[in-house]
Amino acid sequence: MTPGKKLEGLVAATVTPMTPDGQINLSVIHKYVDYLVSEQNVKNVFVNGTTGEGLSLNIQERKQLAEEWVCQGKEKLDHVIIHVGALSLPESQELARHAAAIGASGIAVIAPFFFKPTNKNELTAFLQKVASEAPAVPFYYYHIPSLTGVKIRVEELLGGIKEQIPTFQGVKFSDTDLLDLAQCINKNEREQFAFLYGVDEQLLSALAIGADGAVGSTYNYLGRKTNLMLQAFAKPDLALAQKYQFLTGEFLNFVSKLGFGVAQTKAVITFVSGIPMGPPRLPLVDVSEEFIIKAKDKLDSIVWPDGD
Ligand SMILES: CC(=O)N[C@H](C=O)[C@@H](O)[C@H](O)[C@H](O)CO
Ligand SMILES: CC(=O)C(=O)O
Repeated sequence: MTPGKKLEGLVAATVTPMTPDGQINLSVIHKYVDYLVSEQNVKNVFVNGTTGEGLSLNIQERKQLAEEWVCQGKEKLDHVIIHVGALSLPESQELARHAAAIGASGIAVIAPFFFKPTNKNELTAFLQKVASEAPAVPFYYYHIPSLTGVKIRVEELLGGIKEQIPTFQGVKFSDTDLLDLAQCINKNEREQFAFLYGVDEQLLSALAIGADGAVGSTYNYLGRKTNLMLQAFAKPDLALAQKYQFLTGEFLNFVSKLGFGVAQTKAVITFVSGIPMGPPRLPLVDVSEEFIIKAKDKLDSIVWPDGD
């Protein structure tokens, strides 16, 4: 891992591999790291988040997964970010201390979503109590209002945040409100905070407004293609960048009509990587064989600009 390096580019939101009987399967994480680096050209991971079913795991499982990712990623990955958000403040604090102790490169926290903070001060107070348990670890707020129901705008949250949370380093922004994202970037010089976008099908629009990179589930299997989009955007070759966004979007548009979530993501990574990611945990249910056939056919049918 590379301490101090700014988080940018692509970050894969990892799935949690499980055995057919629903136990976490640590044994394949070693292969998963090698696959991301060599096949997808992705060197950052976000562990135990939405895609990782972090909120469906117990504390012990979350710690074991964090340890395995940090250990396997030590020589191979740039950043291993551990999501430590929880409904219970002491549990979140315990996970933050644990992430610090094992040498994670960052921690992230979602807004508590049963009893919800109703304003910026309440949310900041919660985040501060978690962040201060890991005083040397970069802290990221994970904004995902579609799932948490906490709609406090990030632009508002960021005002004065560094004074309250000295380790504050950036935001994983999983919302379609690009006005909010733009105002965040406009007010908080990019050198100071990292803004990682989390709606993969719209990443190009977020890059145009100044996002530093992206955290998402699709970079597990479309990482190499999305990296080519980032390169085209940087060149700049906007037409080529658009072509990549159109094509990744074509796949996501197709599967979203079939019903697309974490279970489906696990199935797609399994057939693309050959690494068995297993079923999701209830309340999520495993995919049908029909989904796998259709998704695979769709992915195989796409003709990419790089000739693949
Ligand atoms: C709700 C959700 O899981 N969002 C992910 C990250 O934030 C995304 O990576 C999506 O999985 C992706 O954009 C596909 O819709
Ligand atoms: C997408 C993402 O960052 C997550 O699964 O948590």
